[in-house]
Amino acid sequence: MAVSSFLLLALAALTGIILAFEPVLQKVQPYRTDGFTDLTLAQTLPVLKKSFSEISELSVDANQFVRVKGIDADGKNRTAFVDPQTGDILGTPTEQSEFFQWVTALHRSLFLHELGRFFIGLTAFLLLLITISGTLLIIQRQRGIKRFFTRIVRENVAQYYHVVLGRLSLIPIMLIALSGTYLSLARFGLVATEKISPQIDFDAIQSKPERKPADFAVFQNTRLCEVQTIEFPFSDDVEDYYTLKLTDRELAVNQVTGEILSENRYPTALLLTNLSLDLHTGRTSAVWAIILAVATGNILFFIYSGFAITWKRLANRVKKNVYSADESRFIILVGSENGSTFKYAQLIHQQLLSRGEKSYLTEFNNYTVFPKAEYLLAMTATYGLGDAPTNAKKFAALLDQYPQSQPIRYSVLGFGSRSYPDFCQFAFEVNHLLARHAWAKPLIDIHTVNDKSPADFQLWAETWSDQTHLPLTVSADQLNAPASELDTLVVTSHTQTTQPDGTFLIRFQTSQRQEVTSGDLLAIYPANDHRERQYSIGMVDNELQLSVRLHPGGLGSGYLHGLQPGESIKARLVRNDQFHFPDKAPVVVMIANGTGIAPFLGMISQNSQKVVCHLYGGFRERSSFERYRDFLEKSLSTQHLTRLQVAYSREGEKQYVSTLLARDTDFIANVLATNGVLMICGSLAMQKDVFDLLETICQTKLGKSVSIYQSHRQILTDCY
Ligand SMILES: Cc1cc2nc3c(=O)[nH]c(=O)nc-3n(C[C@H](O)[C@H](O)[C@H](O)COP(=O)(O)O)c2cc1C
Repeated sequence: MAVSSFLLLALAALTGIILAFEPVLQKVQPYRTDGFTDLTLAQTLPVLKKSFSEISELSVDANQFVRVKGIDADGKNRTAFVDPQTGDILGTPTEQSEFFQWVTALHRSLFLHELGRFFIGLTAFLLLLITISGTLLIIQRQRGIKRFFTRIVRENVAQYYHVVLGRLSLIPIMLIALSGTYLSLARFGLVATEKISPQIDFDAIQSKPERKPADFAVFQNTRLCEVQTIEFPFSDDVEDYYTLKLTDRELAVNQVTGEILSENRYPTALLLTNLSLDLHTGRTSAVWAIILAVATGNILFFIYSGFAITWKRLANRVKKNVYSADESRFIILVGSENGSTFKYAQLIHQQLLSRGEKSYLTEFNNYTVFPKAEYLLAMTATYGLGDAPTNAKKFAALLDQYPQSQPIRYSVLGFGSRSYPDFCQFAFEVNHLLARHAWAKPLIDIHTVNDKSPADFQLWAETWSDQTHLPLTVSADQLNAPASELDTLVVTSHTQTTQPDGTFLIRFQTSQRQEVTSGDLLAIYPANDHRERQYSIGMVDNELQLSVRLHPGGLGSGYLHGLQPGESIKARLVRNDQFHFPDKAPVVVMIANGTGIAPFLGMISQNSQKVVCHLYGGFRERSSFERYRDFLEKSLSTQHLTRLQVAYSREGEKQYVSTLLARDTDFIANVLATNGVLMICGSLAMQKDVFDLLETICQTKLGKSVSIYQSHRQILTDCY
């Protein structure tokens, strides 16, 4: 609609702004008299005799100027503005200025007569539809009519002001469009505006009792401000009468007796036409005319901002794929409303292609069977109440419809904004939907990108690339992000391990200026090349502590294991806001397996507020837990930790951490119901088990999906 009507709309808006100044300019002319609204015809008509020997017509215009046509005291025909209180002549009306005539003709008919009027009428109607659909979109965006005027999240200038100004000028624009449409309908005779002509019984006309006009009851009861025109009797014959065209009806009045000979109310359609003219032109009020001018100016802005938004939306859409869906090894699915997510997806897609990989990029709604796929990258924004963007709405159904026949390793990356309550909820939903299918194997934990943060995106790209061994260079330049520098860290202690599959703790000294907290990540470059390895950080005694399992031949773990106290390394501190200890939470439940305990050791150590903290830890054997026992028991005694539950998977009852949680389902449900927070760190396999259990708990005990708690930051994960 906007595309098809924008040229005419722009023209109508531009001319409309100019025309709005006409009533304003007219109103400053000195022809309006004080007390006008109280004057009756009985008061006004007699005094007019002073300046006019004969009057044929009196009219009151939209400015409330009284205009009289007749023969003046000098016997000349003239039309003049008069003072209705004194009868004095105030001035002579002038023609509408040529400029305004020209602009009016352009505004009404584009100088194309009826054809032009038709197009202008159509444009007004399209504007009406655009306004209605715009209103519905604002209601949807604001999540309900009640929140119509609540704060708007600022995405970008065009989008923000499109909504802000849209809300403010909604009513005037709606009235402009509605009245413009109505006036066109009236003009083309599509609404019945015909007046009924007076029916007068001339045989019954009385010439007695004779009264003076000032004594006519109808003149005494009619105020001048109700009058549009009065046609005076042509001669003194009793058959000639006054015709009073008032704002809502027409009267014929006996010129001798003052009796009402006929009275016809105007059809509603005609009243609406007059109202539409008042509203559309602002002719009755200078203030309204200025409001119309401002609102019409906003229409011009909406044309610009609407195009800016649409252009951005379309610019990043799917370009033609080089490889087909059938032959590609990498499948990138994009869920996007305004196009920005495509930019990020394209960045990855192009790199894969340039490395000679077969990559296929498409929208979620085009999900189908991908026979050669090994990796699935699902990148999606969230809209509305945590809903899917339009091009991903069919995904849930398609996922069931097209099961894949080979295992595919997937990674979900959510784009969203923490300014919305349901942060990245659709991405969490996608992650759960995928996890239900046996063919779908998680490659890395779900990641989120807040407000298109390059750092968040880089973090995901590095983690993904780490697991696939496919170097991705998501450089600062590509994302307009400042390049990050490497920090120097000095090893302070090292617990070592003798077993090849054992864990060890290593600590580093950080400098004062390095802002780091538990849950952040340390990226190291063991071979001094592009290969990066990331570890979860726990801050213990103001030192940065990592918990590492020594993998035989492991690049990162081998390198860290070989370090000695006093040695320094180059590394990068990566902020991981999504996995920080919550600022405000009545209870925090920490769930970890293996080295996933690392950030929790730091959080417990930093818990000087003594927030209620429960730790559920899963380890292979008792010996793997020994490393942490002293610290955790001490933390229990100082109330930095409230309760500790440990499961061993290869000893005793052979339990997993999910087994411990399954015993405490009421407790977990209660934590979530009372705004507590669950934090999960460790292997993706453990995360999957825990989420299966949490989904059941959330559905059966709380009646909600687990993704809602994830999006509300009540379930935080950092798994690998
Ligand atoms: C009207 C509107 C509603 C949004 N609702 C949410 C939301 O509920 N949760 C969220 O995390 N982000 C929300 N966002 C933020 C977008 O998901 C985020 O800006 C995303 O990066 C946009 O990607 P796109 O340009 O590809 O559509 C919303 C944005 C807009 C404009």
